[in-house]
This record gives sequence, C-alpha cells and structure tokens, in this order.
Amino acid sequence: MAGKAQAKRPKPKAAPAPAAKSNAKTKPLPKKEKASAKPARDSRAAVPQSAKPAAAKPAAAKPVTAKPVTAKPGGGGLRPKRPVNGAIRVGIAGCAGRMGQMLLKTLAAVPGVLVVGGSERKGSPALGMDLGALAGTEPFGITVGDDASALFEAADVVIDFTNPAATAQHAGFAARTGTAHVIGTTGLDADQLAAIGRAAQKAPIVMASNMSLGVNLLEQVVEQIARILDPDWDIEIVEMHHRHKVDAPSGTALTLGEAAARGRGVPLRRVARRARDGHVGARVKGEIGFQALRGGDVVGDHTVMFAADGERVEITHKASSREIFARGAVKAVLWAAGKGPGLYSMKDVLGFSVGGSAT
Ligand SMILES: NC(=O)C1=CN([C@@H]2O[C@H](COP(=O)(O)OP(=O)(O)OC[C@H]3O[C@@H](n4cnc5c(N)ncnc54)[C@H](O)[C@@H]3O)[C@@H](O)[C@H]2O)C=CC1
Ligand SMILES: O=C(O)C1=N[C@H](C(=O)O)C[C@H](O)C1
Repeated sequence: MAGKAQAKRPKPKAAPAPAAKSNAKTKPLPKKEKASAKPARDSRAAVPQSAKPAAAKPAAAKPVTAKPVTAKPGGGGLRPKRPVNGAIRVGIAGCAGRMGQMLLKTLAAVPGVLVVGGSERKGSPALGMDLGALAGTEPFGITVGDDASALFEAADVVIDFTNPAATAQHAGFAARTGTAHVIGTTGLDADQLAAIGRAAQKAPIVMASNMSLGVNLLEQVVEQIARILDPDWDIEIVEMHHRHKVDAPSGTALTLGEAAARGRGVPLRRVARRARDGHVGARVKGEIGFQALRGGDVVGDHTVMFAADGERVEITHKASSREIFARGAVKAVLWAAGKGPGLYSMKDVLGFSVGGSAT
C-alpha cells in the first residue's frame, strides 16, 4: 500500500542488500550520451519488478546507445552504465526520504526507465541498503550511496526531492554532466534559485513546487479568477501539511500566490502578507495572505480564497497520496530526457496553460 511505503523510514540496522552485479569492464566513466531515446518497452526487465505497470507513456526520443562502464568509487552501489535497450537511466537523490521511497516504488513499475542509483546524505542510515528495501519491492541489486556527483554521471535524468542546499549543489552536477535534473524540492532562497538558473544554461532542469496534475490545473484557474476579479476581492491562501514539513508557507502556496499576483498584474513580493499575529491592523487592500498549518500526516492541502462583501469563492486541492507527485515527476523524467538546456516547469511537461488543454 502506498501509504506504508511512504511512511516507512530506513532502519539503521537494516542489513545491506548485495550490491549490483557488474559485468562491466574496468575503465573510467565515459561521457554520457544524450538521453534521448525512445525507450524500449521491455527495458525495465533489467531491474527486478513486482509492481503493476503504470500508465505513464514513454517519451518519443532517439535511441540511447550506452557503453559498458564502471561506477565511480564512492558512488555507492550505482548500476554501471551498459546497454539498456534505450531505456532512460534515472537516479534518485534523497532516495530514502518520503518522496524518494514513493519515487522508487513508482519507477519500478514504469516501462522505458531504468533506475541506476539512489543517493542519500552522508551519515544517512539508509546508506548501503538495497533500493528495493526502500521501495517495498523485490531487491533492485543497487545500494544507496552518498556520492551525488557520481549519480549524475551515471544517469540521464536525476530526480531530486531533498533539501534546498543539496538541490542547489546537485544543479551544479547537472550542469557539469549535462544530466537532466527534475527538481521537486521547495523552500529555496534567492541564491539557491540563482544557482539553478545558471545550471539551466547547461542542462535541462524541470522545477516545480508541486508535480501533481491537480495543483498545476488549480494554478491556471487561480490566475484566471484573479484576472477577472477586481482587488476588492481579498485573496488568502491556506495550506496544511504533515508535522515533518520544514518550510512554510509551502512551495505550492507560494506558486499559487504567484499565479494570483500574475492574474492581478502585480509582483507577489509587493503584495505578499506572510501570516498575521498580534495587533496588525486592518487588512490592506490588494494584499495576498498566506497561512500555514502543520499537523499529523496530512500529505498536502491548499485552499485559495477570494473573499468579497457578501460572498466568497474557495478553490481547494487535497492530496491524499504522494503518488500524485511521483507520477508527475515520472512525466517530467520522460519529457526532460533528451531536451536541451533550459529551466522548465510542469506546464511545459503537461502541455497546458491558460486557454490550452492538458495532454
Ligand atoms: N514538488 C512536489 O511535488 C513535492 C515537493 N516536495 C518537497 O520535496 C522535498 C523533500 O520532501 P520529503 O521527501 O517529504 O522530505 P524527506 O525529509 O522525507 O526526504 C528528503 C531526503 O533527502 C535526503 N537528503 C538530504 N540531503 C541530501 C543530500 N545532500 N544528498 C542526498 N540526499 C539528501 C534526506 O536524508 C532525506 O532522506 C521538500 O522540499 C518538499 O517540500 C515534497 C512532495 C511533493
Ligand atoms: O513537503 C511536502 O510534503 C510537500 N511539499 C510541497 C510544497 O511545499 O508545496 C508539495 C506538497 O504540497 C507536499
């Protein structure tokens, strides 16, 4: 069950599973060929599978002709590069986290992709564990390592749900290796965002505070409503997340705030009101307020309120499983493999914008 996989945390005492068997020759990692290929439907056979096939569609792309190579020392149990029938080689940074585990479980069932490694922070109790133990599936034959740089060298696309400092560093690895980087991490500061912007000049980076279809749809709707309603309508955004969440307001709340501000034709930084406490005075016309609630195991709830005299419009999205984020991240992987450098969003991946339609 999805909930179990996401709640499960690696146990320090877990016995490390056997590392990936290598039939590769011992020579240094060659430059990776561009991930681009139309993935072979059966390429997942390279990884033991147990889950049901997912609905994700492989991206149309050119064939990958990977050469046999060895993983770099210190890269944990990275699966060495070798011909993989055109499959997209995927690495997961933060593979033992709530999202990392859900991604492993989801990817194990997706044809056309091959998980080649997972990284964790130095000192993580998950180091040395088999990825299958984290996914709740059969062993992958790949163990968790702490060398994210090697992960980027081994993969065509790295999915990253870690923390802001790690993600900014990882973007540098993406730039160096040309590896596509799918970023779900939230709470990045201006310097970290600037680092990602620079990296996107050298590698394709898809970044989204929320990878679910529903929230990306909500964003479009919020922008349109804010454009239609005049500033007499007060905009407030309320979000609730589980007790472990470390950033507030959530990345999604801020993205929805950006959408509302865009609809009104003002920069969010000029009108954002981050929480209220004490004798703060009456509400200032035009401000966009944020409130963050934390508790229990709430996966992620977001409500955007438009409040006027005598009536109120509320639009809510509720996530009841992290699977929706993982599914979005997989779509981003399939879309990003083989793309040129650039900073992309889930709107690019999903192929819709105000006035457009979802694909
Ligand atoms: N964009 C989206 O759709 C979503 C975004 N998120 C965001 O993703 C991030 C992670 O969320 P969770 O999985 O709930 O957190 P988590 O704390 O469960 O997982 C993060 C993992 O990253 C690992 N990590 C830390 N530093 C690392 C490093 N240098 N290298 C490799 N791994 C490292 C941690 O040890 C941990 O296992 C947060 O910023 C969260 O807001 C979460 C869900 C959906
Ligand atoms: O930390 C989380 O859990 C989530 N983070 C993202 C955010 O900050 O918006 C997305 C989702 O709401 C879950």
